[in-house]
Amino acid sequence: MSSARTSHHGTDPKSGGASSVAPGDVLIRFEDVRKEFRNQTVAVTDLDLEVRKGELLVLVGPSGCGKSTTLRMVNRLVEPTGGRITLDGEDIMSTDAVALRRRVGYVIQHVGLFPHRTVAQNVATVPGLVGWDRKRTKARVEELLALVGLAPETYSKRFPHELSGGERQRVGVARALAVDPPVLLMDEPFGAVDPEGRRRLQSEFRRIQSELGTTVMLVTHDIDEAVQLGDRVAVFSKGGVIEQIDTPLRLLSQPANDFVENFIGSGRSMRMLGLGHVSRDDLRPLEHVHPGATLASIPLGTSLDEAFAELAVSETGGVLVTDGSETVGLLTADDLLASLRRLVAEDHRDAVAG
Ligand SMILES: Nc1ncnc2c1ncn2[C@@H]1O[C@H](COP(=O)(O)OP(=O)(O)OP(=O)(O)O)[C@@H](O)[C@H]1O
Repeated sequence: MSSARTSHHGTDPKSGGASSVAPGDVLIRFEDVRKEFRNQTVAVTDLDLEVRKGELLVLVGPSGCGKSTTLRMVNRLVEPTGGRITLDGEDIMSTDAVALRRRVGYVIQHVGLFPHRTVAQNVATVPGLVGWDRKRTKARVEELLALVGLAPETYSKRFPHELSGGERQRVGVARALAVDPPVLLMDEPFGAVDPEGRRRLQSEFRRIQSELGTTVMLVTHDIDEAVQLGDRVAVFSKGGVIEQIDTPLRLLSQPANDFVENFIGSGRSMRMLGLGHVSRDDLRPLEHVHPGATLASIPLGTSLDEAFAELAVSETGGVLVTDGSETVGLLTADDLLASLRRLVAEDHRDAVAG
C-alpha cells in the first residue's frame, strides 16, 4: 500500500491532521470554499479541506449536505462562488476547464457509457481525445480491462447493453483511469451494484487504486462503504460542513460529536471488526484445542466480523485458522478482542506520531 495508508493526524478531528502534512504532500486544497447556487441555496458554506497525494478520501454524509457539489467543484462541473481550490498548487479557476477534466477522471453512479460504442471504444475515449496513436491506445485498453477484471478477448467488442450493471461499472472505472489521471473523482460509483458484487468491486478497486497511486475523492452516503474504502473519511453535515475527518478506525472508535455518532449509528463495534483481519499474531497454539472437538475453520486474513460470526456459532468457543491446506492455530473470542484492541492501539499510535 502507498504511504497514504499510514495516516498522520493532528489532534483536531476536523482538520484531519492538516497541520501535520507537508505542503508538497497535498494534491488538492480547498480554502474557504463557498458555493451558492442561483436559487440562493448555499450548498457549501466555508470549506477547508486538504486531499493528500495517493490517498483515498471518502466524503460521507446525509442526503443534500453538499458532498457532490464539493466533488464537482474540483473539475469545475460546478464553479465555486467563493474561496480557492488548488490542484497541485495551481488555482483550478485559472486552468483551462477542458484540460483540467482530462487530468481529473470522473466516475458517477450511472456510468454514462456511450451505448453505441463497444467496451474498448468507450475505454479509449480520452486517449482518443488527447491524440494517442492506435497501438498505444489498444495496449492501454487491454491493460485496463484486465486490471478491472474484464478479460479483453471476451469484453472488448461487447456493447454496454450486453453487460451486467457491475460490468458496466467496471468499464466506467477503466474509462476514467485510461490516461492514468493523477486524480479520480467518484460519486456513488458502486451504487448500481448488488451488495455482494459491490463488496468485491470495492476491494478490487482499492487494490487498483493503491497499485496506481491515484488520488481519489469518493462520495457515498453509506458509512460502511466509507470505512471499508477510505484512508480517511470526512463526515459532512448540511452546508458542506466537515464534522470530523479521520481514519476509519478513529472515526468509529472516537466520534468527535453527537452528529458523527448518530450518523454512524448502531453497529459501530461490528463495523470496527470489519476493518481487522485474522493474522498469525492473534492465534494460540493447537495444543489448546479440546481433544475430540469438531471445529469450523477459516483462512488467515478473514475479516474479524466474519471470524466473529463463526465464533458465535462455535460450540467450544474457538475456530481453527488455516494457511492454504495447513492448520496454523486456534482463534477464540478473547483473541479476537485482543486483535481489535491492538488495531485501535496501532491506529492511535500513528495518530500521536503524526
Ligand atoms: N444546480 C443546483 N441548483 C440549486 N441547488 C442545488 C443544485 N445542485 C445542488 N443543489 C442543492 O445544494 C445542496 C447540496 O447538494 P449536493 O448534491 O451537493 O448534496 P449531496 O450531499 O451530494 O446529496 P446526495 O447524497 O443526495 O446526492 C442541496 O440542498 C441541493 O438541493
